[in-house]
Amino acid sequence: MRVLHLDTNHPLIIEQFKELGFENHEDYTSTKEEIEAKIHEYDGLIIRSRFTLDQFFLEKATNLKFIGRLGAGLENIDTDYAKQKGIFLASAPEGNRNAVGEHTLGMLLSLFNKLNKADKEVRSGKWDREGNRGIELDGLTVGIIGYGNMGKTFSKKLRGFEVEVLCYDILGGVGNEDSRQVGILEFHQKVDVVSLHVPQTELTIGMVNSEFINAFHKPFWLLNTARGKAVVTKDLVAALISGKILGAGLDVLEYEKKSFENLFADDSMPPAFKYLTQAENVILTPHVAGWTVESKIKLAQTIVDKVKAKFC
Ligand SMILES: NC(=O)C1=CN([C@@H]2O[C@H](COP(=O)(O)OP(=O)(O)OC[C@H]3O[C@@H](n4cnc5c(N)ncnc54)[C@H](O)[C@@H]3O)[C@@H](O)[C@H]2O)C=CC1
Ligand SMILES: O=C(O)C(=O)COP(=O)(O)O
Repeated sequence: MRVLHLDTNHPLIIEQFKELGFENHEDYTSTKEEIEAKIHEYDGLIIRSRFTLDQFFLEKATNLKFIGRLGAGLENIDTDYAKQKGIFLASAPEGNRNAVGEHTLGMLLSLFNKLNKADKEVRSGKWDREGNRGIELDGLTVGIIGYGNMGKTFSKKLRGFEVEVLCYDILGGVGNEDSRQVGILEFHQKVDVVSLHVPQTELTIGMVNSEFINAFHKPFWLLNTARGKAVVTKDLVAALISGKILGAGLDVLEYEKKSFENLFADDSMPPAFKYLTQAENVILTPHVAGWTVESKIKLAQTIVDKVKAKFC
């Protein structure tokens, strides 16, 4: 097998592929067009999220037998077309679900205890105890939307807390010992904290808009470690201003990577986005929920194991 690695990764994947007799080729800099011109030479492809593997790209991958996606989200791959072409697709949610579960819990506890605000203040010489009085999770209802790998792992992390955990998933039949599945009406009625764990699809892009937000009976806290496009930033900000959303923990944003840096470089930052960067009841992280020292190893090992089980 000739394997092309398109995103940097833990070296174990290269070492273990070598032991399996695979030939590894690394290319972390070529443009998509340059990769398209040579993709027919490879049997396997290892990628994180550098490129979109659309139908046009996959048509050129005439010898491709597998794609290893070092992560969970598959919106950057035309999975239907890959399947149609008989390409084995290995993703690795097993590798970063624990990281996402812990990060989501971390964001929630940081928001409730104002850790980001208090930390900034103490460092600047301000000692304000009253302004940093926290609130407790005890007795609240946490609602999870999308109860797959990530949603389930987050609910498991809530085991030590006196909270009711509800889940809502379009699949249905997904509740377990950590969470009770409910219909959307009960979800809207009861939850105090909403955590998003849905994939990016046509149905979930823009899912958290004004209509969605206003359907909740109580003001609530929002956590998003799924995808930035699930939330309409300006509607979130309107709700933060009105108090319908009490605070937000966002690991993913509508604007990420290059466009994110550009927003700071010139004066064109949309007002809603600027608001998020300044609000004290908002915590922002740069898409690192699934990005730990341990997940880097586990993602790579998951892909090796899946490819090995299929082909060796
Ligand atoms: N911030 C980060 O670093 C990371 C983010 N993620 C994101 O988390 C997403 C979820 O990952 P997994 O849990 O592995 O996926 P999964 O496929 O195991 O679970 C997603 C669940 O969402 C449900 N769902 C889909 N559309 C829905 C809708 N409109 N309403 C309600 N439920 C819906 C599905 O039925 C499924 O049960 C990934 O697609 C990725 O976008 C994943 C890993 C790391
Ligand atoms: O595993 C995932 O879906 C992730 O979000 C991890 O980040 P990435 O998409 O690989 O940049």
